[in-house]
Amino acid sequence: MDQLKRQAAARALEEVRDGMQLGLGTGSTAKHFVELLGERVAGGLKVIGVPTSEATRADAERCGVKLTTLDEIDHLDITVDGADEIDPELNLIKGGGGALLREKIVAAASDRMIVIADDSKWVPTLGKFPLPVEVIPFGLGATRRAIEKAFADCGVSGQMAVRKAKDGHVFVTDGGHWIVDAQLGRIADPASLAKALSAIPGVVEHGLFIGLASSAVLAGGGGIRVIERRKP
Ligand SMILES: O=C(CO)[C@H](O)[C@H](O)COP(=O)(O)O
Repeated sequence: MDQLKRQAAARALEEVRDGMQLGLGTGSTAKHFVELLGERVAGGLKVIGVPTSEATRADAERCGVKLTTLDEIDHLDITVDGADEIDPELNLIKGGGGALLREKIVAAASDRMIVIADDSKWVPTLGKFPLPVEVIPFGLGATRRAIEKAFADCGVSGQMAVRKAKDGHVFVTDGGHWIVDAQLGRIADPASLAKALSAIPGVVEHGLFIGLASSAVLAGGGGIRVIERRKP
């Protein structure tokens, strides 16, 4: 599986040109991309990156990739990031690694978002992977009730749980928020659900990435598939 992730990362690296400003994703697949990018930088490639998490910042620094922020530059050429699920419209569930807020800000500031994954992430319909919803701890009861109502309005339901870290304490995001993971099973209309969740005051962001990915690079036993998003 790790080999497939690295192959997808290597294919995405072929899109990178000298002088590009890059969004650097988070997770085990994105980490391969940062490592391979570091090798190219050591060989003379000149790029600058914006990391989507403190973990990726540390990886990029270790690999010698120069970093900047979205305050210092006005756009990114390409963001390369992983995903937890990818559907045929290239809508995504992201946030399994807890970095969905920065990942979405960075993807939205990019001309192109390339999603890299092993082909187990390709699904006909989003929802089997628990949907991460990043929330403000204050007023969580009210926020959870509003999320439940949004689910019901969009025809989905399922158990919700505040994410825990490995040490058993509540998982806290890089932005100081919590994550509620919702087991929805099948999300028939991800765009409507995304809209409904975004309208809830205590929701900082959610893991539905709608219309953000330009292409997906999927590595599987039979080779690599590159899927471009259909124009609306
Ligand atoms: O959204 C993410 C982190 O917030 C990751 O991209 C997603 O969880 C996939 O991770 P991996 O490449 O380790 O399978």
